[in-house]
Amino acid sequence: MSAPLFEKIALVGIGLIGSSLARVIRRERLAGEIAIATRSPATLARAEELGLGDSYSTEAATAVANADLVIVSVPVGSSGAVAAEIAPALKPGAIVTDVGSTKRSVIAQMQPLLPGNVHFIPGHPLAGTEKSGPDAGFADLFENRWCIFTPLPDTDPQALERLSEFWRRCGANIDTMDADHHDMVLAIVSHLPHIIAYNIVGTADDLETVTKSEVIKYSASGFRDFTRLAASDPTMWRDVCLHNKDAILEMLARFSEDLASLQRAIRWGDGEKLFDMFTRTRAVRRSIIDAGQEIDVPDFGRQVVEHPGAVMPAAKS
Ligand SMILES: NC(=O)C1=CN([C@@H]2O[C@H](COP(=O)(O)OP(=O)(O)OC[C@H]3O[C@@H](n4cnc5c(N)ncnc54)[C@H](O)[C@@H]3O)[C@@H](O)[C@H]2O)C=CC1
Ligand SMILES: O=C(O)C(=O)Cc1ccc(O)cc1
Repeated sequence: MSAPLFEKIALVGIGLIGSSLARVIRRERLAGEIAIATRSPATLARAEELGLGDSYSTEAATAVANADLVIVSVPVGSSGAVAAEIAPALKPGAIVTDVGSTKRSVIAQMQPLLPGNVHFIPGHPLAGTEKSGPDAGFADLFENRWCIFTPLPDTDPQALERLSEFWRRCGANIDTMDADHHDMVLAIVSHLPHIIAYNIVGTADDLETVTKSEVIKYSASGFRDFTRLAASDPTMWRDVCLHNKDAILEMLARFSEDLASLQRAIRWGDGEKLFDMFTRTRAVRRSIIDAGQEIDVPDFGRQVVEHPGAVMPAAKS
C-alpha cells in the first residue's frame, strides 16, 4: 500500500466542510493521522461519536502540533481567532489552508498572524449544501466540483502542487485566481443568490398574516428552491455578508438596477423586453448544463453548480 499523502492532517472546525474532508481523507487514505479540533465541546463529542478522526481537542493548537497539513473550516469571521490560536504551535514547513467562502478578508485576518516558515495557501471548495454540523458531511461532497486557490505572491509552487494533489484526490478540479477576483465572482454566483433567497423567504414570512398558511401549503418548486438556500447556516452567511461587503454591495447595486428595469417592463406592458430577457437567461442555464455542471444534491432534487466563468459581468474599468 502506498504512503499517505500527508503524515498528519489537522482539521480545525468539523462542520459540513470539515467533516466531509474527514470522511474523504479516511476513505482515500490521504493521511496517516487525522487530528480534529473544534471550539464547541458538544460538536467535538459528536465528531468523536461519528469516528471522524484519530484524536480530538477543543484546543486548535493541540491538534495542529506536528501536522503537515492544517485545514481551517470555520465561519470566515473566526479565521483570525483561529490563526492566532494555531500560530505558535505550527510545525515549520506545514501547509496551512482554509475553505472559507470569501478570500480577501480571510487572507487579511490570517496572513499577518501566521509564522513565515509555514506555507499559507487560501482555498475555497465550491461545494456545499444548506446543512451544517458534523452529521451533515459526506465523502462525495467534493466530487467533480471546483476548488479555487487564491495563492499569495510568494506561494511556494511545490506546496501548491501538493495541496492541489490533495484536493484532486478528494475528487475536486483545481482553479487559481487572485482573491479580489474570487470575491467578485463568488458575490454574483453564490453570495447574491443566498441573499436574494433570504430576502424573498423573509418577505413571504412577513406576509404570512395576509396569506395565512398558504405560503407553506402552495409553495411551488420555485419558492421551495429559495427556502433551501434560505435555510443555510445563519452564522456562516452573516460572516460572508460582513466579509465580502464591497463585492456584494457592488453586485447588489447592479442587481437592483436590473430589477428596476424589469419592474418598468412589467408596469408598461413591454412584453418584448420581458420575452427577450427570459430567452437570454434560459440560454445561460443551457450553457451551464452543456458544460456538464449539473449535479445531484442529496435529498433536494437537482442543483446547478456555480461555475466562476459562467456569468461574470464585465470588469470595471
Ligand atoms: N456550507 C457550505 O456550503 C460551504 C461552506 N464553506 C465555508 O466553509 C467554512 C465552514 O463552513 P461549514 O462547514 O458549512 O460550517 P459549519 O457551521 O457546519 O461548521 C463550522 C465549524 O467551525 C467550528 N468553529 C466555529 N468557530 C470556531 C473557532 N473559533 N475555533 C474552532 N472551531 C470553530 C464550529 O464548531 C463548527 O464545527 C465557512 O468558512 C464557509 O464559508 C465553503 C464552501 C461551502
Ligand atoms: O447549497 C448551495 O446551493 C451552495 O451554494 C453551497 C455553497 C455555499 C457556500 C459556498 O461558498 C459554496 C457552496
